Amino acid sequence: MLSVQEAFHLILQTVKPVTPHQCSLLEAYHCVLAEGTVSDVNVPPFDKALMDGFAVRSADLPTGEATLQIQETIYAGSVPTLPLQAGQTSQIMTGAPLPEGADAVVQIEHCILNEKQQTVQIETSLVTPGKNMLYRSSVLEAGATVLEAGTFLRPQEIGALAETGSPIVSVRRAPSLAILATGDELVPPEQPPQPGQIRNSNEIMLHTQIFQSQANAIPLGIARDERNHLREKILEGLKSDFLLLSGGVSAGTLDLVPSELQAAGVRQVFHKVNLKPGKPLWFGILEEANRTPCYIFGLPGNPVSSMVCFELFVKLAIRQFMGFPTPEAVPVQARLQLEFQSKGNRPTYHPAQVEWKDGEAIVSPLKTLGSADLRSTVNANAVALFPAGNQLYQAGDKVDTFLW
Ligand SMILES: Nc1nc2c(c(=O)[nH]1)N[C@H]1C(S)=C(S)[C@@H](COP(=O)(O)OP(=O)(O)OC[C@H]3O[C@@H](n4cnc5c(N)ncnc54)[C@H](O)[C@@H]3O)O[C@H]1N2
Ligand code: MOO
Repeated sequence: MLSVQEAFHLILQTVKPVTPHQCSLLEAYHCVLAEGTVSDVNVPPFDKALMDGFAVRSADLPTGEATLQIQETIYAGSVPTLPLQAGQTSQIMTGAPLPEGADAVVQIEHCILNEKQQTVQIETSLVTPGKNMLYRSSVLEAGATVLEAGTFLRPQEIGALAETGSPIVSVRRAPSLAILATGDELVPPEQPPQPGQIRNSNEIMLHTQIFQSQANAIPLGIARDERNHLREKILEGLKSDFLLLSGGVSAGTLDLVPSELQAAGVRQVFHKVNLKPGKPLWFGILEEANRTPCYIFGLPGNPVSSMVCFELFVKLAIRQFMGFPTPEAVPVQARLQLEFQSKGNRPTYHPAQVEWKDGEAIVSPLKTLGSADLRSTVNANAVALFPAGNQLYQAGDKVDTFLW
């Protein structure tokens, strides 16, 4: 059976980053930059006051005390008209350009103004060059790189692009993911289940996992275990960038998903991966002329399997689609809080609680009844990875964890 690493590799080989498009900064939020940007301005564009007060020549204030002659008042948005000579100062507002000759600002709280004589008496501590000001282009020079291709655009990056003259950018968008829950036993969460029935919890859980991934969810409801109904829903789902099916991918007689996907023209890339939970995972691609491909995941129906497979495999595919330079999840090494007995013949991703103590991650695997026990994941903020085999791990042993 395919290993998790081989499955990751096949997903990265199959999923192509989507073609970039140009858009406004608002539309670019939560997309990935496809081309790097450079600044068209110096930041700041001039020597800039960081305090309301008086622009001074620091050489005039060797002890921090002096009485200086006021030249003018400089507001943010205006330009100074008079340079400072020895013994001179200009009143200045935060954000305004410093006059020529000035190399520091004394904040207004340390100044006594004599309006009649147009002087100011300054009583402050030592004034060094650069105090309460930013030198021109000290943050960024015009022509310098602001953001590299592959940067995920959060509010701070959007602001930096606005500041540096990139109101239109080339980005890769997040995908749309259709969700199709399959199974005759399923009823919507708002409905009380009748004998033999259970609530469709996977759909809403996947929907919110998609939210967490900053992508777009298209829930398609429940498909019955009947070929025509399933086919109709699958064809609808194949219009999205991704189709996530939940259930019907293992070996049951009504596990119709793989054969119906193939009938719809989907090419299977792999079926079954050596991990627990999530072994029956199915992955394929639909490639048709004149459209971007659709990537299809058949997620195992058991809720914890569905959740884990989304975190491990679907997130990787989403990040590859969006053009993240490193789409792989990075494990956090954590020390076991207590000894732990791992069991089973598959590498296991076990619900766990990770805490930080003295800068170190400490992990406690949680009690669970397995892949149908969604309740056990409620106290988890991670999964801990234990290799296949029965092994007694000691408290303090290091294990890989993946934070949720
Ligand atoms: N003979 C074999 N049987 C099973 C195997 C196997 O290899 N050979 N694999 C087991 C493993 S591991 C898993 S995981 C499950 C996955 O099965 P399916 O993906 O086919 O899922 P279903 O059989 O449809 O459902 C499994 C389980 O999950 C519940 N379920 C389904 N959909 C939802 C939903 N939307 N919300 C909440 N719960 C859902 C369903 O009622 C079942 O209880 O197969 C094993 N069997
Ligand atoms: O692999 Mo299954 O997902 O153990 O229950």
